[in-house]
Amino acid sequence: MAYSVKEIFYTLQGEGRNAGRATVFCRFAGCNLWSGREQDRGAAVCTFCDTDFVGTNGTGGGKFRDAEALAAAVDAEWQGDGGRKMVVLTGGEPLLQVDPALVEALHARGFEIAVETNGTCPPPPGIDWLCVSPKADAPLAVAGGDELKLVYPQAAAMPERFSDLAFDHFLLQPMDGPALAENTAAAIAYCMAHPKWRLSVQTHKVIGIR
Ligand SMILES: C[S@@+](CC[C@H](N)C(=O)[O-])C[C@H]1O[C@@H](n2cnc3c(N)ncnc32)[C@H](O)[C@@H]1O
Ligand SMILES: Nc1nc2[nH]cc(C(=O)O)c2c(=O)[nH]1
Ligand code: SF4
Ligand SMILES: [Mg+2]
Repeated sequence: MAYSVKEIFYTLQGEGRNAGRATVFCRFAGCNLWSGREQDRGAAVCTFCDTDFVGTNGTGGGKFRDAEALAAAVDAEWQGDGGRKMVVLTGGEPLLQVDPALVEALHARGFEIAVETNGTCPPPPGIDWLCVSPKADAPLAVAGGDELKLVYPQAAAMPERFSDLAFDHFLLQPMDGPALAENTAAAIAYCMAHPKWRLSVQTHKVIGIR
């Protein structure tokens, strides 16, 4: 199958339990919870998105005719010497496009595969690190994974709703936007009162990398 990709770039994972790790990011175009157009944001299911995932015009973006072509483009961005190669498949919503052929092609090139998903679509088998970030008004189709990273606060998606699901790590990520400072203070207070949850700061924004 063909894949629509907004951008591919090499950076450090900024969020979650793998923060600080060198990673190629592959950002797929399109999402099922928002069109990506500002005029549609208010009426969208997911209203707080911090990402431009529209089109295929970012650095390294494009339409890739098959899994091998996309895996080769991801591999071309890797700049590390030694250590395990890592790719984060994100978006937009990557699980609208990620399929077994792509998982196979990335594994064949030695990549450990992480996915950042809103949890509305089941993942294909073989994902090495599944990060699910539920959205208040969207059905959750994934009941387990490596990390559950909840953007906080969301009135209809407070942490208690998710704390018994089958994840290894539970993280609260303060919602970026005009109330970031208050949201960070509230997330800190929640994690201190409920130690099952840890804070996920978006470190790439703090240190000024992509
Ligand atoms: C842009 S999303 C793409 C992947 C997928 N669609 C999802 O929502 O998980 C990547 C991560 O950024 C988080 N995120 C999006 N907007 C955010 C914001 N304003 N503040 C904090 N985290 C945000 C998402 O919850 C998700 O964990
Ligand atoms: N450095 C960096 N880390 C990230 N972790 C998750 C991101 C995402 O947009 O999915 C992201 C991102 O956009 N940049
Ligand atoms: S589900 Fe993810 S990509 Fe889609 S609008 Fe929400 S945060 Fe953005
Ligand atoms: Mg991001």
